[in-house]
Amino acid sequence: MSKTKVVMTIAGSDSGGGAGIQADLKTFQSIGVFGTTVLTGVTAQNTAGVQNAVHLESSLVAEQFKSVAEDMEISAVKTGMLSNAQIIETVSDNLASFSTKPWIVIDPVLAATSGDLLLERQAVSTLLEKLIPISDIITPNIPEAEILTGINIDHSKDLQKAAHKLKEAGAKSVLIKGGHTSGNATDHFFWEDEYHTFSAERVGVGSLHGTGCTLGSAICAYLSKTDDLLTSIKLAKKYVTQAINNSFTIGEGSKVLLHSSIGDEEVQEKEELNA
Ligand SMILES: Nc1ncnc2c1ncn2[C@@H]1O[C@H](COP(=O)(O)OP(=O)(O)OP(=O)(O)O)[C@@H](O)[C@H]1O
Ligand SMILES: Cc1ncc(COP(=O)(O)O)c(N)n1
Repeated sequence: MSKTKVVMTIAGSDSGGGAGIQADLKTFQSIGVFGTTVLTGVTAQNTAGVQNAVHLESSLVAEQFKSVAEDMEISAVKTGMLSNAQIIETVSDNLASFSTKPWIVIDPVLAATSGDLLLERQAVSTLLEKLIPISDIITPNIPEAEILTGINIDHSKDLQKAAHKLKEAGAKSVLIKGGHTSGNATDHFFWEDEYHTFSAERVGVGSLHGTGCTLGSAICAYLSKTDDLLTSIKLAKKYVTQAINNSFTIGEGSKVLLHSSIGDEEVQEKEELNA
């Protein structure tokens, strides 16, 4: 009996529903893939910030992984909040154990938009050693790229240097997101010897919550559908831009994104090619 493949997000819960595993599942649903979850932790969070966070035992993280992987065929995985070094090691061991390796998208979440830490600082080295080498794409924003590489990013040359350092750490490709700059929202993609930019007009809506989670999970969903990295980033950028354009206010803090499906002839073409 042939099974429909599923995608997986390994991330934390955001009780406010704007980011984390909630944003990932909304994105998966809108793009039309079946999302499964490995929860790493639970945050008491709203649009203004994180009021508390509890991280799960790594054994429970491993058990969730096992339950899904034993039963289902996973075509693409996205990671978000990973909390601490123990959870990173568990995730990395589990991802490395697949006989058919899924696409692996690493969103190296270090802190929430509000500034609250979501990964213990001493775990950054574990992320670099254990997870980045097995990733197909890592998607840092500029502050995350600076922390991961120790390079101050002021100019386009710095972007190049930071991407090079992440590739030296083992990342197959690097997408440095441009949400934290001025001017157009341009994301810089470094892959083998290629360099591409994905750009959209900056939407002047003030502080936003969940843009990074949404972009990463959209890349994951489109990889599952198309098996093509460049197409997936292009479509994910289109998805997140539309969701930002339709963002709205639900609380006192950052705006949240509106998730809705977009017509994708390009996906249909690729799906037919891959069938
Ligand atoms: N105001 C904006 N207008 C248009 N696109 C934006 C805007 N802000 C962010 N983006 C886009 O959203 C995506 C996520 O980028 P960003 O740099 O915000 O990630 P992030 O900091 O990880 O997000 P998060 O808010 O979840 O922490 C990128 O494609 C970026 O270019
Ligand atoms: C559980 C969880 N995961 C990820 C984020 C990052 O999202 P953002 O930077 O938009 O706050 C978050 N705030 N909470």
